Amino acid sequence: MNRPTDPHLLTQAATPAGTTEGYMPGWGNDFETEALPGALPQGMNSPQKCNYGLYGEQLSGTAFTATRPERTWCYRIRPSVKHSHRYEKIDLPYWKSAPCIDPDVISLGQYRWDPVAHSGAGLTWLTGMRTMTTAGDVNTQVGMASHIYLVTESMVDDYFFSADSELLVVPQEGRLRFATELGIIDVEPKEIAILPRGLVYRVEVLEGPCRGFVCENYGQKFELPGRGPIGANCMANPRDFKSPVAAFEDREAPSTVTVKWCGQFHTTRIGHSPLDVVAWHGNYAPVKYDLRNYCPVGAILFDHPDPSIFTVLTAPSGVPGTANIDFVLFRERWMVMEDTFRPPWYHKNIMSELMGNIYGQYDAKPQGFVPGGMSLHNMMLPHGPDKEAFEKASNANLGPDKLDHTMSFMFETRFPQHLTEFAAKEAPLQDDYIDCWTSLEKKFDGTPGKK
Ligand SMILES: O=C(O)Cc1cc(O)ccc1O
Ligand SMILES: [Fe+2]
Repeated sequence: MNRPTDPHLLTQAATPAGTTEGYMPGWGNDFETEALPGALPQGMNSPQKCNYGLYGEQLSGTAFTATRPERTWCYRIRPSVKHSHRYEKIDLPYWKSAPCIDPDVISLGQYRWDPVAHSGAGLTWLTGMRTMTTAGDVNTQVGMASHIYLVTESMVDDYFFSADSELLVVPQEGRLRFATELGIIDVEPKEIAILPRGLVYRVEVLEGPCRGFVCENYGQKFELPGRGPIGANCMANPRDFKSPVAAFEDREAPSTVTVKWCGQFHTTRIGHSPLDVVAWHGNYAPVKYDLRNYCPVGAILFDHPDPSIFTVLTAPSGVPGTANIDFVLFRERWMVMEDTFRPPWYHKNIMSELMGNIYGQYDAKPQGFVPGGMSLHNMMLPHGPDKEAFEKASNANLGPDKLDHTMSFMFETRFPQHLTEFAAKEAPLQDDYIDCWTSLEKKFDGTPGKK
């Protein structure tokens, strides 16, 4: 039962019978978990005195008055407010927030990047975060940022939380551990994790170097999409999401807590580990999900549907059906459509599309869009299959065909995305990306018939 191998860590609650070690299944469930017997008050939240001398503390992820409040009650060794120093501003120059519009950087275009290489420098979750695009405004809690992380070193006695955002983490290389106030989440490629706004954690390297993508959501939380006529089954099933059981450490050590707040970073010092929540209950918790559990639904006779059928999670924007962010997964699946151009069609989209490749080959771009790489097709800018994909798909003999060994994703937002200076000038931008369409020749010759 004791998954943590780190010697100074963590007393962990027993996993409920029949579930995956260390995790509890369900999306948005009202969980309860305790690492010591009787640590969780029963029948009430704020007893006059808590067992074990714990402090009760609520973490609210929605307004108190939200229609369905999301909040968690924590029973901890010390309240979070006990930090001994004022916050001091620090600089993390590569982690940007919207609005971040550099007049020298042009975002109007189709862009593609090779994987950002590891530099050899020791980088943590904080120093290794590289913002690629920002959209919206962190101060008004709309929009998002996309990042690449390059992490080679564990945080030691350093902790972090983002007051600005929840983070959707999409690993591409290496294995990470998020040791959080509410328990431990380990992730590797083909899995994702969500770290809620306000949750304190430390990020450790289990197997490095680690690279991946992050969608920083400034707005309303990610939720499971409405399934409409698809009905109750397929896509992402709620039980495949896993939240950790309670785990705590009772450790005195000079430590820091860094906060991301309105785009700025501030640090305070504390004398103990803040991962001291012995028991908790509630529906506001970190979660992981194995993307291999995503059950894609698609066209089974003809035509290519909108990619929204592959939505794993959506973060609403307030305008129904128009997401602040959709997280969309293009994974292994069968293609069976008859007399159909099967790859994505050529299109322009009011939403802006940031894509990343986790592994394998993406059907619209057989070359150049490689694992660890990213592309951006910004608001209303045309894009679609490259010449090679077009020719292949237009001339293929159409039998049932498995798109195998492939996993790419899209962070699609209703807001235009602005490149950071890093994305435009330091990251390995492919200068010749738009050439992948130049050789699409005119086939029209004024005579009818398919050509
Ligand atoms: O542009 C892309 O490759 C993403 C995408 C995929 C798809 O199947 C349909 C539309 C779309 O934007
Ligand atoms: Fe697209």
